[in-house]
Amino acid sequence: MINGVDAAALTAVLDGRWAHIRQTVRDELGAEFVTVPGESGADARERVTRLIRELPTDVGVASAFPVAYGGSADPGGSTVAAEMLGQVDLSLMVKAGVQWGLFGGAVVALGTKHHHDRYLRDIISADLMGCFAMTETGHGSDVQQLRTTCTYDPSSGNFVLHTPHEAARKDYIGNAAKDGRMAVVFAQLITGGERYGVHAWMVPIRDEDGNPMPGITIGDDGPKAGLLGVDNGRLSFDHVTVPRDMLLDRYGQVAADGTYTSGIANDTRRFFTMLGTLVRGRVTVGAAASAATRNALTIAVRYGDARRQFTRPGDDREVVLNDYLAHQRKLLPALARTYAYVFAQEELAVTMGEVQTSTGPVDEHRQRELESRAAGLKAVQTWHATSTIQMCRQACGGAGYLAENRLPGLKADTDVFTTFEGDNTVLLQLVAKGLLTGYRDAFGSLDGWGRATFVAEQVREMVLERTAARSLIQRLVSAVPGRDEEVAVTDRGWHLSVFEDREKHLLESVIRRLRKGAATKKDRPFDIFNDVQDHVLSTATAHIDRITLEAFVAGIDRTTDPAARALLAKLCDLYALTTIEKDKAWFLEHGRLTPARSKAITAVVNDLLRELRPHMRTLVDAFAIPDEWLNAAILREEPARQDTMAKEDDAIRQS
Ligand SMILES: Cc1cc2nc3c(=O)[nH]c(=O)nc-3n(C[C@H](O)[C@H](O)[C@H](O)COP(=O)(O)OP(=O)(O)OC[C@H]3O[C@@H](n4cnc5c(N)ncnc54)[C@H](O)[C@@H]3O)c2cc1C
Repeated sequence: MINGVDAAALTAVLDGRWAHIRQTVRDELGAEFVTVPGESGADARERVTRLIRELPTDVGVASAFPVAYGGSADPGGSTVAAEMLGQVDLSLMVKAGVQWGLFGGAVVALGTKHHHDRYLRDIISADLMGCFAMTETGHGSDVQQLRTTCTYDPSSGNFVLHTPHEAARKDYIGNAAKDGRMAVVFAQLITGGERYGVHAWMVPIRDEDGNPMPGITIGDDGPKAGLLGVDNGRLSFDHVTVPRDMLLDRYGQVAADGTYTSGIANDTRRFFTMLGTLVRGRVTVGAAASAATRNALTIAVRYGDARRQFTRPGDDREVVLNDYLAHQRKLLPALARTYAYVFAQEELAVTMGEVQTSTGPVDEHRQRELESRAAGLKAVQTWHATSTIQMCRQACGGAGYLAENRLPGLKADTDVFTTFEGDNTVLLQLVAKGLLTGYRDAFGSLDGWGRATFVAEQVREMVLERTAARSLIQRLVSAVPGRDEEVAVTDRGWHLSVFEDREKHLLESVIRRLRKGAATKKDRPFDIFNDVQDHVLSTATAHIDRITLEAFVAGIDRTTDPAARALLAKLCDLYALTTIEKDKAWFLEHGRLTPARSKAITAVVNDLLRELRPHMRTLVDAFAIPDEWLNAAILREEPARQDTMAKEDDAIRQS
């Protein structure tokens, strides 16, 4: 039995390294910044455009910019600030993400000093609103195949930007429909009759009066499922003149005579290096999805503590929803996973900060590991948001369906998080490719799956790449005694070794299948990979589950308050065991669990739910979301309603 857990002690652990930013956002963003349920699209756009300029600078959303231009060069902190904004209003968070993360981030990462000098201050102040125009109607996931062209003409010294057909128009672009005056436009660079792959240009799209610039057609994507405050639109270019110095030329330069130069000779490698520098958007989207999940869970848990249905025989009062095992089964495993992601996300933000502020030579291994984790954690956190917010909606019954109770809005706004900043399925393939290639060398090239000559030991090495708490984890794993049946199902070392073993086994068997495919389909690398795609996705998920568990274990290790530590340990048990339970079929099929042990896990999960029941409220209070941000009518009204009914029942009984 765990007693005396102080929510504030948990908050301190959850807030982590950037506690000061989280607290500043809580202190400074009041009700005027919070989502207005049920507002019209036009009102939402007007409100969000106004608020983006009123955001206090010290809340840190734009803090990733270089110090010389008024930023604080804190990439990790800026993702945390954006995550916090996601708890206030998701449209505001996405609009900020487009302006400072995508548009501003691209200028910083892909541009050079003269672009920075000319534009960064106005971007930070939001005097210059801009777009990140990469996606086209015809190409979203496979952006290397973009069809927009930007062709250099040495006689004029300008580029000519052109949309060759409708499938090449830029689509879904944030800030395009109403506010953007400039766009970072991605297109195929052509000079001297040669193509050099996708590059980016700064392109003015509206004049001072808000009218489209000559040759540019701007459209509105129209009503969307959610994110009503964001003006997503379309851009087409009809032979638009773009001065040579508007090419964001950090990775590829075009001289006045049209000569192309780049420090990275291979077009594909150059493009993926450019994309790699833009990883912050993905890190932010995963974080904001989890922030919205925490809002939904807080609403559902608090409602479940107040709402009563059905009486126990012999009792006068009805039972609160959270006392039902079925309700605990809905809420507590989701809560445990949400906690796990807080720790994994913090590790990711720390790594990103270190990689992006490092002044030494580029550490390619760390950069790839960062991209892989960002992709994987974005995918699992956004899927978790979609399923958990829907579950919370149902856990609040009919009340969960009313806009005034916020859950429909959270659901609609986070839905697209599974798609933008990289479709989740495509992202998980990226994670698996990172694991499989063992950094490419073993395979020859990313496309050359058929030529795989893999040595089994490499798998182990890759599975065990560094994490924050590697030595602690190794110690726990090596302390697991003998046969599984002799180890308690709550043994942390056992959890860690089971997660690690599943990942390793999946990876080895994918490799075996790839090699088998290579033997029969020698010249069809696409088919070789496509035939194991399901297996590849399971491997990526197992990898992310494992690093998430390890981050949770490291988080507990950092917790000094004994009661908070004990509660987190129980929650971590629940995360580990419900993850195993969800994939029971795999563990049983592969002889990793006996039927008896599998049943024992279900029984222990139910025991854990009972143990954690008294702490549900503390666990959500620890998220420290101000009531005015939650802004859910049921949280104000339901406790009062229950009081009234209880008094009425008492009066009837006494009369
Ligand atoms: C609200 C909103 C805002 C956006 N904002 C911007 C913005 O500001 N700037 C910008 O440039 N873009 C933006 N986008 C675009 C977004 O990034 C793309 O929608 C996204 O990358 C997916 O591309 P797509 O829509 O073409 O889907 P597709 O790539 O066509 O995917 C459709 C389906 O096919 C599946 N699929 C695709 N490839 C594979 C594969 N190899 N294997 C298996 N399955 C596959 C996917 O999993 C998905 O289920 C925005 C989109 C939306 C909806």
